[in-house]
Amino acid sequence: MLELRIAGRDFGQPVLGEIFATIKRGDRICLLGPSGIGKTTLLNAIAGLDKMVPGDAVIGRDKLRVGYLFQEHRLLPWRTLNANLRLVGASEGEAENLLSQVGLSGYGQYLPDQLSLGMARRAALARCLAVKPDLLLLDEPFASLDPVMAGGLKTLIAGILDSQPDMAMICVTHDGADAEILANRLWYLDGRPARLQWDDVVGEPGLIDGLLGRLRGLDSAGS
Ligand SMILES: Nc1ncnc2c1ncn2[C@@H]1O[C@H](COP(=O)(O)OP(=O)(O)OP(=O)(O)O)[C@@H](O)[C@H]1O
Repeated sequence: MLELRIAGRDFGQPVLGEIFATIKRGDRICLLGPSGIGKTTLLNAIAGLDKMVPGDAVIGRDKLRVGYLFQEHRLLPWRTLNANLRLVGASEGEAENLLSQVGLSGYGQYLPDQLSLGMARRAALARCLAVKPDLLLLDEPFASLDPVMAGGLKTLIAGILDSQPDMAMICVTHDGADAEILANRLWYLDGRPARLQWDDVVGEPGLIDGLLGRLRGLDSAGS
């Protein structure tokens, strides 16, 4: 469905090196890597938000609908949640259903700033789903949430993925354990410039433990 042939990206100094990968329908990828290595830069390139990465570096994107959950909610603060969803094409009924799907039934008339961080992130997720995405990009969706909120959002996202088996997902996270719940594939980005050091399928018994063990080894080597 999508083929990455990214030649690289630098901001005065090299950040991303060559990134080659194929993303298929139903792929649920957790993207891990050290802080500041280029994970958001890679998501932006895949989403087509980085004009310095040529369009032909991401083959197939023009045929896909992409939903992108940024680190900040990026909802329009002067519009209600319903209006934010309507702006991306949801009907009145769809907006209500989407809010209910993310646990925000009855909050349609609220403004984004009247919500907690966790609620605003759920509202932003509803906006991603409103575009009926073929590819869902999640940039650290659980960051800054308390463990209960984070756990609830993880269960919610896992349920959405289960109900939409054809949708692909790439989720940036710092917590390898998220992959156990969400992923069937792991990417590990590292190096200067950064490349995909691993692109492993999750699913065989014990494989995820092995990958997480390797991660822990890398963490302690770096500390
Ligand atoms: N617009 C920009 N201008 C200059 N440098 C940038 C820009 N965007 C990113 N960078 C640099 O590129 C590098 C990678 O940033 P990026 O945000 O992609 O990392 P990350 O892996 O997502 O980090 P984190 O895990 O901390 O969120 C960093 O050194 C950052 O300073």
